[in-house]
Amino acid sequence: MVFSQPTGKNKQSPFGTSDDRRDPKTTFRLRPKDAPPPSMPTADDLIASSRVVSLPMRTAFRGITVREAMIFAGPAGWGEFAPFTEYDDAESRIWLAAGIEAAFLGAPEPLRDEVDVNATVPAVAAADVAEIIARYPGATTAKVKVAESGQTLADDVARVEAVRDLVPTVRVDANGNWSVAEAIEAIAALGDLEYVEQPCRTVDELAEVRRAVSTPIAADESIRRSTDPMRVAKAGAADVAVLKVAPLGGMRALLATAAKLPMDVVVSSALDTAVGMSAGVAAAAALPNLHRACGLGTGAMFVRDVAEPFAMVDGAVTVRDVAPTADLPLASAERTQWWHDRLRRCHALLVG
Ligand SMILES: O=C(O)CCC(=O)c1ccccc1C(=O)O
Ligand SMILES: [Mg+2]
Repeated sequence: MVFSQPTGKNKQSPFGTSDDRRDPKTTFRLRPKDAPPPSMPTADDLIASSRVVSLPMRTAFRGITVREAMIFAGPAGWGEFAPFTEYDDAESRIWLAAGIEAAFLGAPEPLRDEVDVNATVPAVAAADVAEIIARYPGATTAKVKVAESGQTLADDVARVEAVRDLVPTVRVDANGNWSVAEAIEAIAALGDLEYVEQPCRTVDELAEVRRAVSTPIAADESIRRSTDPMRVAKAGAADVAVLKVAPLGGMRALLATAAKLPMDVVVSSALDTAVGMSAGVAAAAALPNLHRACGLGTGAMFVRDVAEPFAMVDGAVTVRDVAPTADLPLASAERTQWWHDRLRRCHALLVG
């Protein structure tokens, strides 16, 4: 268990033992190095400093047109709690751990101050691709959503070709929507790709597709929504692992998972606000081995963000801490209450 309530004289930090504080991999940027680790905040503490925001999107993404998120402050900065609304409490509590890490512990020591980022292209018509790519100045890699329900392989081919005319390296993300046979057919039709992310739903299907094609396979949901991220490696199911801070339980958890996986990793956002993005960029910046563009440019999809967005310059974003602006686009009272209740339930599961 990662988090526990401090009890009696055996005060245990939710962030590990005092030994961890001497480990260079877990030094903090925002607290003095020899300060004691903070203890687990209560749900009331988190709610007291929190804001629930509702961010309109420029283009629907995964069916989302308005992204809701909760952000809260701690001694190390701001943290985000924004599991997708359909996620249950057991899964969402991991996301809460990540937000608490950001606000109460801060980021791990960076190894670089910039991170190369991909343009993210939703499942739009080919004619609308140029307008999307223009939001990502200097991008040399683009990730294109494919296999969206209600669309055809011809739509995907047209969209990918339109992107390839503008950006040299193209990867696609099917979000598990193809069967093995459909994936093999689509990969043949889509031409040269850096990789195909989550072509099918299960780890076994990914392994089967990987054996059948020469295009590299990336795993996202098979890691993000799995209790055993290592299964992908054991099954030989992927060449690349897509890792996200919130669903893995934080920046340090992401670094630990990356260290164990015998493959390239890409850090990606979960449609994070600038607060969550700050943690994603920090995690990417702290990875000893990073060879591919990360999916951390999605701030460009919001009409408004909670702070100055992580804007792409020359194909990269810069590591920095984030504090929200004063005039936040707040959610309704009813939605705010829904997020408070959700945070309380997830917090109870976390401190168990
Ligand atoms: O990786 C990117 O370019 C952007 C992030 C992204 O695609 C995403 C964002 C929210 C939820 C799921 C996904 C996904 O990778 O499937
Ligand atoms: Mg994905």
